[in-house]
Amino acid sequence: MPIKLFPNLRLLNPPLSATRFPSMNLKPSVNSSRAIPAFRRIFPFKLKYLGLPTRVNSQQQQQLGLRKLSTRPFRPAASSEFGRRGSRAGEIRGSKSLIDDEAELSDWVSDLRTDSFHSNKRFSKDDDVSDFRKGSGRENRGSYSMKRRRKSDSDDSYDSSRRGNRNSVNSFSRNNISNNTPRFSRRSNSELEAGNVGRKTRFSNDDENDVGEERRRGMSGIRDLLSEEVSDNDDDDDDDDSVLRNNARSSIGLDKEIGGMSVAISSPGKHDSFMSESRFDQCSISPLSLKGIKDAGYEKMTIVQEATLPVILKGKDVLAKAKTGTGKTVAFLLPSIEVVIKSPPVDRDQKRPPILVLVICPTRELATQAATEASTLLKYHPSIGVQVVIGGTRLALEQKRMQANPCQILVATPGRLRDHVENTAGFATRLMGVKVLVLDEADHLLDMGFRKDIEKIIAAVPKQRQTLLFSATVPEEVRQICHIALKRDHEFINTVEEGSEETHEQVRQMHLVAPLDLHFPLLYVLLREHVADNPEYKVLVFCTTAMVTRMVADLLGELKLNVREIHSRKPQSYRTRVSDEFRKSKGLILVTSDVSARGVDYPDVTLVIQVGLPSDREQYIHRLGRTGRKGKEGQGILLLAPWEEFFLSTIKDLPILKAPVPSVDPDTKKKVERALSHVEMKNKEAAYQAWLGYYNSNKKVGRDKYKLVELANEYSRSMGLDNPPAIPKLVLGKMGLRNIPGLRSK
Ligand SMILES: Nc1ncnc2c1ncn2[C@@H]1O[C@H](COP(=O)(O)OP(=O)(O)OP(=O)(O)O)[C@@H](O)[C@H]1O
Repeated sequence: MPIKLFPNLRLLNPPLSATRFPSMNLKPSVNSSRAIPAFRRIFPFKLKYLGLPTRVNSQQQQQLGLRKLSTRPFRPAASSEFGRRGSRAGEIRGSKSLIDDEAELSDWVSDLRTDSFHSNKRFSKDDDVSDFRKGSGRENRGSYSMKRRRKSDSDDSYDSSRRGNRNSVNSFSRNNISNNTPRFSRRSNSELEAGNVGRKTRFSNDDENDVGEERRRGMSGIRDLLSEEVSDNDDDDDDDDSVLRNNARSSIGLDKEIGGMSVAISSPGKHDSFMSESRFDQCSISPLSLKGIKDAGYEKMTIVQEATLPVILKGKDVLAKAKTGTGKTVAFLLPSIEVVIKSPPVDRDQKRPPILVLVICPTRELATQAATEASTLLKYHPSIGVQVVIGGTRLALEQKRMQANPCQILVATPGRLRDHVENTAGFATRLMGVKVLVLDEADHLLDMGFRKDIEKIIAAVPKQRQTLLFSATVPEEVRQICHIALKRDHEFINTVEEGSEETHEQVRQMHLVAPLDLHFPLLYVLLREHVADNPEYKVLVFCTTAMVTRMVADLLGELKLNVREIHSRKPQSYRTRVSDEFRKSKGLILVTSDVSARGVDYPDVTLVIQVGLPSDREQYIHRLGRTGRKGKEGQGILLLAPWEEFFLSTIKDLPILKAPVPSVDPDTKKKVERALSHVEMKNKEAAYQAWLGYYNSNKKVGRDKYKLVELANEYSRSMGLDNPPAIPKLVLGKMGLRNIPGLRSK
């Protein structure tokens, strides 16, 4: 563990030892009645969240229903009470009705996504199960499970076909730079695919008030769109640019030309902050854009903006890597807007006005977020329109809207974009105007789950264009295939310092390895103590699949924690509402699948807990990146079972420390058991099936089917079930788990 790179980390978060905490039992225990607060064991020093009080006065405590805060070196873990449920608890429970049995089964079956499910019929990657249930015209294109198989936002999507295809990465011609590039850690379990990602929606009233009339219309358009769910080239060589470019070159060492491609290598220790000293007006950006930037509250450029803007403004293709939460969206939007400004104005009567900038994001939330950011930046450019097309909404409505308000900037999810290319009259012609193509979360979009769609989209836009690829993670596989989108002479701008981790220094990371039967009690104890210690807590709990997410949210709700849930099985309007609420809230726990893993810009997240195996190293980094944004502090805990410990080798270069397993007192354990008994049986059954499907698709865990079934049954017991739930024979067959002892079929 490269602790030496983090002198401050030692100071802030010294490794715990038995000497330091004499009463600490390093082994899991459920017997201690005088437990050291579990969270305090893991993070012995309290976090100072920028802008947030570390303590509240007694009046505030009373208002918040919290007992007096203290440093609490010793405190019975079961003693705290939580008065936060209130009326909101009802909302948690109410969400259950949005799921039906058919959806659960489909979720399970769709997890398998074997080739035998293939259909000649085309389905949008963005289709939501809810589309199917509402019975819009599009639903008749195929079977339920087929449809689900291709949805982009499917959390429970660890399919064998994708895993198989993953190996075909090598079939792309290799880029001659691959041996000379800065260090990239490889995924060890590359067979896994992150099914889903998510991103912020930024629709506060404040946002709306901020924008001009035209923008306001644009914003409400985006907002309206989200409620319309089905079921629910310029060569300017500006002096300033040159100076800036040189600044960026010298500050991050943009000085290597390898294989026709520039590689930015950072000089260690220079840029710990995400902000640079450069101002936006040092770039050749139009005065009206600068006004919009100012109104957005951005004064100086972030490091990634400083490094990429001058290069992009010169018309170069760029592959950019920058840590999470450091302003990549503005980095690609701003120069794209400049391209639109410099293009000939669109004739209002033009039948098929060209789309000049096309931004592709892997999820609906991300697309919406990027479109909203574009609207903000376009405040003083009323003639430039931005629109978003995403799954989960009616295609026909999008078609109408695009016709009524032709835009020059289009933000889209891949599947829905393909739908428009194939089904919207004149859309393909409009795409022939594209001058800038942006792939946000590029590594994910170029991954096997999206590759076919992306290749089709690339074929639909002109060859003569500028292409921008952005992500916080750029694994080696992506470096090898990025030429399918980028010109040979593109620049790779890596703002992650050489020798530094891809995660933020100010985010303290711990991993905790405990038997499965302790996971729920431990999760509860960790949350309870974090909540008690942080009046303005804001926690994300990542779970492996949508159905597991739902079950965990149910459990935490039963335990009277203030929770919300978000995952792909929820209708888009619900996802938007919950995402928006969490963005604005303090004192809330969001239990989530990977729909929230990437890009979602929730401010001031105090803690990220990942329960169970993340799909890969990148997903771990992106999930963790929901905290510690914009230079703020944060904490991350990865909770694994002993047989999941192998994952740690894939993140061993990250500053993640081993935490001792805290004690769970018998009362707390009983309380959790009682709460589990109140969780609906069908939700536990669905979680069991989804859990089995997720780990079955993991080569390391799922290879030994006998062992896998043992582990699944251990998981079933951890939910308080005496017998593992029966699984449909068809489903077992699809999973290759027929006749495995220990499984019950029906
Ligand atoms: N120049 C700037 N000054 C201050 N804040 C900024 C600036 N540019 C962007 N931001 C803010 O920084 C936050 C993070 O930006 P953004 O979501 O684009 O990060 P990101 O790098 O794309 O993160 P992720 O990798 O998680 O997608 C946003 O709230 C954004 O408004």
